[in-house]
Amino acid sequence: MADKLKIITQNLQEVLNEQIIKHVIEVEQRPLNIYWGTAPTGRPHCGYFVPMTKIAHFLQAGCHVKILLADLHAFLDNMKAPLDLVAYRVKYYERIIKAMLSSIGVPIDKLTFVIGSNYQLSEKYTMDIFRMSSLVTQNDAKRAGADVVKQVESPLLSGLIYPLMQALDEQHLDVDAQFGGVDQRKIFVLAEEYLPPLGYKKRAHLMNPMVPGLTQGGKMSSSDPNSKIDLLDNPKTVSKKIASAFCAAGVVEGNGLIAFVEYVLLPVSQISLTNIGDEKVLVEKEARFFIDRPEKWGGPIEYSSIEQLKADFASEKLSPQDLKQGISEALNKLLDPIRDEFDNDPSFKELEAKAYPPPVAPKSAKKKEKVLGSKYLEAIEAKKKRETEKQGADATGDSIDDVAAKVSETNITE
Ligand SMILES: N[C@@H](Cc1ccc(O)cc1)C(=O)O
Repeated sequence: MADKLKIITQNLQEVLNEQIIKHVIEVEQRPLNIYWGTAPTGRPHCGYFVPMTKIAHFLQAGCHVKILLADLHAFLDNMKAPLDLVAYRVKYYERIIKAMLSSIGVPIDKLTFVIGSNYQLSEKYTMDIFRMSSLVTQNDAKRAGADVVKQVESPLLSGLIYPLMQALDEQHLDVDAQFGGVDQRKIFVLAEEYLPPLGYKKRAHLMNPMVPGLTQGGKMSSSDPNSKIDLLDNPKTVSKKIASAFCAAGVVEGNGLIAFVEYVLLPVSQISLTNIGDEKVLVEKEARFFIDRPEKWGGPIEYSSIEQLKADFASEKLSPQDLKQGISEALNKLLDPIRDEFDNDPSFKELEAKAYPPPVAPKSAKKKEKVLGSKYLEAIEAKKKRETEKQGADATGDSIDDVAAKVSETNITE
């Protein structure tokens, strides 16, 4: 039993109200009900493997797990997903999350996917938003969302409703605990404070650390394509991004690549599905991260713990190049089945195209300039320069409109 708690909290940065979990496991002796919510905004990237490994742990500990596809939240957060696209994004997220889970060996029949708007528009839920909005000050709602809702110059009211609804989700999804990144902490604390005065139970909160991105000091962000790896990036792009990732020899602190091994590759390598009687259950096997290192740098090496790897990296026994090599190979193995599924299923591709249509650049140059600003003009200049350099030899490059589309994309997405 203590085991279950250990598995549930393994690799987490922080747990609030652990006693609630203990009570369910030890006293009530029933499966813990837990949920993880995700707002279907930008394309899910490799950082999503971090919560996936935790979901594997929860299932391994016999929990009942719900995944909330928080469509209304995706809209409420500064329209990161416009209403006409959000339904497709929900479907895309569900597909790709399922593909990720299968790739790491987690059975999806033990999971429930819930779409936010399916219950968040009910009378009861709506009334709860109103009731809660009469308890929470503007200031507290604003602060609760500070690390989650995009911070803009003239904050919209929708960003204040967002944290209230996330708190209410715990009640309306009927769970004992909510799981999320430590960036959700302020919303979790808001939930703990305001559910009881509404007549609802306080929930436990489980938080995984924020795994740094591939660029120096950055976190994985949808707006910087080099900071993260898309789940559908091809093997070459994956290797290229990893090869150019920031990774100073001997420096373990803040190293996004080491964090990726710690929070994704090692835990994923431990997931194992076995038959006990008629039932398939998740068990843990020994962790393993293999680097096919060239003989001249010491030959192939295998790590079974992150401490071992960190020690070798700190003492420069393991070089950034070799680490990168090992990560590229392991990650590409994880992505292979996802890419395969995508490539071989036209409906998956169609869904992706509908969920993330290319942005349309405005027609007239004047409008382009107005909408896209100086970035557009700079891009045009750069494009012209490249063209003159190439002296028109290669006509397959981006057209001016492609450039405009790309620039407008960087402006539109987070
Ligand atoms: N806030 C979460 C999404 C979420 C939305 C609603 C919830 O109930 C839970 C989680 C995120 O940043 O992605």
